[in-house]
Amino acid sequence: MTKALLAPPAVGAPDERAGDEWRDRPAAQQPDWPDPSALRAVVRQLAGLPPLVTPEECDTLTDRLGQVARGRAFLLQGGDCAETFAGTSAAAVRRKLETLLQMAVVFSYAASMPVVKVGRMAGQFAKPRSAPTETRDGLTLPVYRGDAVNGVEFTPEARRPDPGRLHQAYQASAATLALIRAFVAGGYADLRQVHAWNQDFVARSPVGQRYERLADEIDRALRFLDVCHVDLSDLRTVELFTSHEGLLLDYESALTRTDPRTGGRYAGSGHLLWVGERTRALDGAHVAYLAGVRNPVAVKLGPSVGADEVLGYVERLDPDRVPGRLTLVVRMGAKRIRDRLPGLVQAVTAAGAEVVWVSDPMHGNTITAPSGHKTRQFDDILDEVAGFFEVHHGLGTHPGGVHVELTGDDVAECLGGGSAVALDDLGRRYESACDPRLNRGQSLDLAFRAAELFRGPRGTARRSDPAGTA
Ligand SMILES: O=C[C@H](O)[C@H](O)COP(=O)(O)O
Ligand SMILES: C=C(OP(=O)(O)O)C(=O)O
Ligand SMILES: [Mn+2]
Repeated sequence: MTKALLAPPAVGAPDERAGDEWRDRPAAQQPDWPDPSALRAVVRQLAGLPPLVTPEECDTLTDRLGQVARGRAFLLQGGDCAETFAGTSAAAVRRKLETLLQMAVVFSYAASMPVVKVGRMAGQFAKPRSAPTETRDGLTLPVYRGDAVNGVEFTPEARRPDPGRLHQAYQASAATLALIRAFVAGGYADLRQVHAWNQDFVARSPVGQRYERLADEIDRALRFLDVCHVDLSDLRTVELFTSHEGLLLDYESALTRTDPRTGGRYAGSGHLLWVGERTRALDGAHVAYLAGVRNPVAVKLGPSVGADEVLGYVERLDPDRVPGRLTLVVRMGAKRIRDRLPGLVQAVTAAGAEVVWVSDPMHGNTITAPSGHKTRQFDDILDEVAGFFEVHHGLGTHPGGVHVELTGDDVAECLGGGSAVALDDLGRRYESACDPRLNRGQSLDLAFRAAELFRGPRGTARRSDPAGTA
């Protein structure tokens, strides 16, 4: 993990005056807190606590993403749709990390590029929803908005928004981040170890034969380095950054701090924050909040977005054209990606912005199973990634990465994949508090299949270099 992340977070001074422009704008998807004075008390408490990440770490991530924007690195962003307080166990965090690291090795080898690893972790506790309420058997209650707001159980008590949960979200984020820092710094992420896990996956997978070639190539590369006595000790630690949707603006602004080095303001709740499909109004509060912090930021782009609107995000969030400051996360759906994406990429390229383009192949491909479970077909997910790569390869731009909802556990939430999760399996292990995640096997299936697609039929990585400097 990150040498950067190893530094203990500096305690920046809370700054309650600056950066409040968002307060004058409409903020979508905010909870209806029943007791505003309780909310104010929690916000005051949070404002006095240390930030979870440092400005230096956030700047490091911007640099890394700058490499992605310039076609020299690949971004892997993944984790739960909704983290839960109960899921903050050492074992669950470790399995998620293992999965991300295993995927990263595959992408890194296939793309011949460093992989920037960003977890949807240590802060992904709030959810935007399609409807404000949910009705079951004639009873209507507020919808679940993430553990930072209310409980997932369908009772009036659990569903009542409780600002005390914001403090719990801070604590759960701090605990998760401490686990991440410990795991990645402790030699646990040794490249040879991660590769051994991948070999184990290939050996056990019903479709493992398909992945043997790539796994064998990685094996040979590692053996070669070994016989050449290349010192692999530098590969015992990795960098891993955190990210979440910057949804609850009272929480985010309570943890925003001024960097004593530069006077710049940084979100202290995670390294990268994004605005979602439901909160990306250009003149809304969420975009205004992101515009006021120096962290790397991202915007989710759904099928209704137009090129002018995307240029609006570029102007508003990356006026200084800093490579890596802005990531555009495309989630169009497999059926639409090939039609919708080219015009957006061309417009942004023409505007001279060096953004990171990332495919979220999950959110445009959600369907409802006959059992009522939200689910996604593995083949649709892979097809959206394939379309994303095709569009970029066709335009000579860099398909910068993938953003996926996943878990390290053997859940049955998405359909298909190598071990073929079927509709009947959804009742067996559906544990997500919100959207369906790829399980560990499906995540690795996606990594191997997408990596093959990335490097194309000739088996060699296609490197685009929009900056023309490689
Ligand atoms: O990622 C989350 C979901 O897509 C989002 O919360 C909307 O879910 P919903 O349609 O079930 O409300
Ligand atoms: C809600 C999410 O995505 P989107 O805003 O793209 O729908 C999410 O990432 O969980
Ligand atoms: Mn989701």
